[in-house]
Amino acid sequence: MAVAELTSPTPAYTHTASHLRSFSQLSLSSTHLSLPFRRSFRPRNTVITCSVNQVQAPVSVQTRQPKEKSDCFGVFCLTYDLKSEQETKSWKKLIKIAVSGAAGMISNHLLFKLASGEVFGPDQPIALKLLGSERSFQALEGVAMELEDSLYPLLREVSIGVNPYEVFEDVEWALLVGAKPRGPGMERSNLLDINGQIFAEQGKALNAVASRNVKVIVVGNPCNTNSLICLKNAPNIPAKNFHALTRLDENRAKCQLALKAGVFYDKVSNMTIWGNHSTTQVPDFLNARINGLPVKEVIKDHKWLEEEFTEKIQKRGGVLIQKWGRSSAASTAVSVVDAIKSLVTPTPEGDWFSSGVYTTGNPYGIAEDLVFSMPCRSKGDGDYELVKDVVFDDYLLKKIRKTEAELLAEKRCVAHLIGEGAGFCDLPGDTMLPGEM
Ligand SMILES: NC(=O)C1=CN([C@@H]2O[C@H](COP(=O)(O)OP(=O)(O)OC[C@H]3O[C@@H](n4cnc5c(N)ncnc54)[C@H](OP(=O)(O)O)[C@@H]3O)[C@@H](O)[C@H]2O)C=CC1
Ligand SMILES: O=C([O-])CC(=O)C(=O)O
Repeated sequence: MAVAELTSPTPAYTHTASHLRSFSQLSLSSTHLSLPFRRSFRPRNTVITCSVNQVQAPVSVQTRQPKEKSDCFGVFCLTYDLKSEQETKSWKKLIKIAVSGAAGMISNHLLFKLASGEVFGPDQPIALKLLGSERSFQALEGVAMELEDSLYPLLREVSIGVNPYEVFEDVEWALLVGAKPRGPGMERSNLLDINGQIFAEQGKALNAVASRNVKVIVVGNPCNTNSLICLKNAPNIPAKNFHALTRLDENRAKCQLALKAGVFYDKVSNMTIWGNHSTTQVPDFLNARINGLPVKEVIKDHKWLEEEFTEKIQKRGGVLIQKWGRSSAASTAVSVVDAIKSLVTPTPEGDWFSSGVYTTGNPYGIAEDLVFSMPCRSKGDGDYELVKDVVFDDYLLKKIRKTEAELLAEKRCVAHLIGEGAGFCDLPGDTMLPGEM
């Protein structure tokens, strides 16, 4: 993990180019950094005197040897004994959260929400472990500096790094946001391959060093197949723990139904997004409810539901890109927060939420061994169950088959990354991310 050299007189966040280059060359490999390298980068007997403007630790602060606090950024190298202070002694045990693509647009919102306490609660101290790349390392330092300057009481550790084997060590949550965006003229099969390799590598790293019960939320597109690749490369972590983010689609669907019905969006419940986070996704108005009533009883214009509404949700991301010039970042971060909160708080009675989860054992007849958005309920323990009491009609089934076919085709494309032989891409012509239109 890249840590500032604390005995150096230079500020904690100035890495020399050569430091960075040699660090990245080593740490971008798929193996752990060797111990000698760790030692040379951060001598074990170094006394921590956080060098950011030579800040002095307050009296109640205990500084520790780097063995315990080996990866830290700036002010977060100071170690506090939370149990020694009245205000913090009832706090829960610190949890470690990794965020990849941490210097990107979504993370720029997400990290600050995590640090504020709005996600895990006001008594849950957190450690943020930020994963970037050589390309983004300076920006990552900038992000860490902004986190320092925000003085969040619950944010107790921040570290930055470019090696997933270091960043993912002991993490209980991995929010995998970083992915290469599809560029002009790039084939989707190429995108699947490039991003797939990132997620295969990160799956291996999670498998090697993360908490055995780590919860993984894949945001980087194409998120369903990236999530499948990740879980296949992490056989020691339950497949059930991997999610692909479709909560943004759920939120978009609730908003449009509320708008059409003339109600506030908190009146819309039981909203399922089925399938792929792509333009084949299926926003399910058959099972959704408005004010507790089936949507079709409230919105009588069924042609609008089947045509306009469905397409609007499928293409919302693309329309937004046309307006903004970039893909949704703030609302995506909000939806990641919603997705986590849905797993750590009990689902309200009778309601459910959508998440892209592993299909093996699903009660709906959807092909096994995919990551497919489906309706889930949680007891608030980080786990979830699939909802059984949903109904289907011909329209819904036909749409589900289409998004299922697309995911099966994506899976064939990445066979080489999930241990299933050579990849072969025969993607349907209209296969698109929400952002592509
Ligand atoms: N599931 C969903 O609902 C949504 C998903 N998304 C997806 O989330 C992802 C992140 O979006 P956003 O934060 O706006 O994107 P940004 O472009 O702002 O950030 C993406 C980050 O991905 C990282 N990255 C990893 N590999 C590469 C690569 N090969 N080339 C370039 N960058 C790479 C970069 O960080 P680094 O160099 O540090 O690795 C970069 O900071 C995208 O894949 C986007 O499509 C967006 C909206 C909704
Ligand atoms: O295609 C993208 O990057 C944007 C995206 O996923 C969305 O807005 O839903």
